[in-house]
Amino acid sequence: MAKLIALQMTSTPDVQQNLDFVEQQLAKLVITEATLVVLPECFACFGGGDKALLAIAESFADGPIQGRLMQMAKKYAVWLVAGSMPLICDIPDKFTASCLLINDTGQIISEYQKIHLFDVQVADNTKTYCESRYTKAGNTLVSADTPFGRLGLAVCYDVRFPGLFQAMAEPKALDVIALPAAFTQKTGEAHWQALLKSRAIENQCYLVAADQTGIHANQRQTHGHSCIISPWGETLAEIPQSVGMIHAQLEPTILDRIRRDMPVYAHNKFRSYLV
Ligand SMILES: O=C(O)CNC(=O)[C@H](CS)NC(=O)CCC(=O)C(=O)O
Repeated sequence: MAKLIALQMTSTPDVQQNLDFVEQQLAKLVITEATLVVLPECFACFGGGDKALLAIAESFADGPIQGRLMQMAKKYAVWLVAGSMPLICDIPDKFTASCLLINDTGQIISEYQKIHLFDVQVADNTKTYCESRYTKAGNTLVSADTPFGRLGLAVCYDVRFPGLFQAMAEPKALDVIALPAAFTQKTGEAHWQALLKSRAIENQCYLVAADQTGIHANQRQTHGHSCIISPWGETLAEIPQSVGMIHAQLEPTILDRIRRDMPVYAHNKFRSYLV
């Protein structure tokens, strides 16, 4: 047995304050089994604009934010999916939106760099989102074998591209998808739940979506509604607009039963090696 947790927060541009909030939440946990905690996109700094993100960008596995995350993972004995945070890359004025997987002894196991960047017009007060102006897109799929089974990493806008998850599921199906997000209120109310449920149902896996919520320093409004979806598409836990944690149990027997009864992975005629 293992536990899945999503932490919903309203991050500010103040890194210290955000990390203290994460720690305050982790300190509440009573750990009795392998526990995965997913943090939202930009958990460490949000709403201060791209200059603020560039200013706190760190080299991989080096720097105060990653240091604190590694320390917290070890202290509270949890696996962390550290949303996304800016890491320094080879383009001077850009960073990668990196999602780190840290194990319960505080080691960084994997880094996924957000592949699909949000260059989109939205009918909200921000209107034009152009993430690629300051972010370098990744180009590599990342999944890892963990106590939660095969865990796939994706960030926010990535959830709209089902091919990403199908590609990650080769040669072995995913058991859990972790999806840190900072979904806009506008697009979230229209699509969030349907997208999450679709990815969980078609991949027959758990999905843990940790979102930002509320109104941020730049007046941008995020959707909240972090949730944990079962491989059958049920919402096991959800938190509407407040901040805090939600929990659900990962049950391997349910995964096995759903895949045995409806073997879509084996039935799929569009698996990459078949085409
Ligand atoms: O750039 C930052 O400050 C932090 N990054 C984000 O907030 C990113 C890019 S703007 N947000 C999304 O991808 C929202 C996707 C979304 O809302 C959808 O797919 O509908």
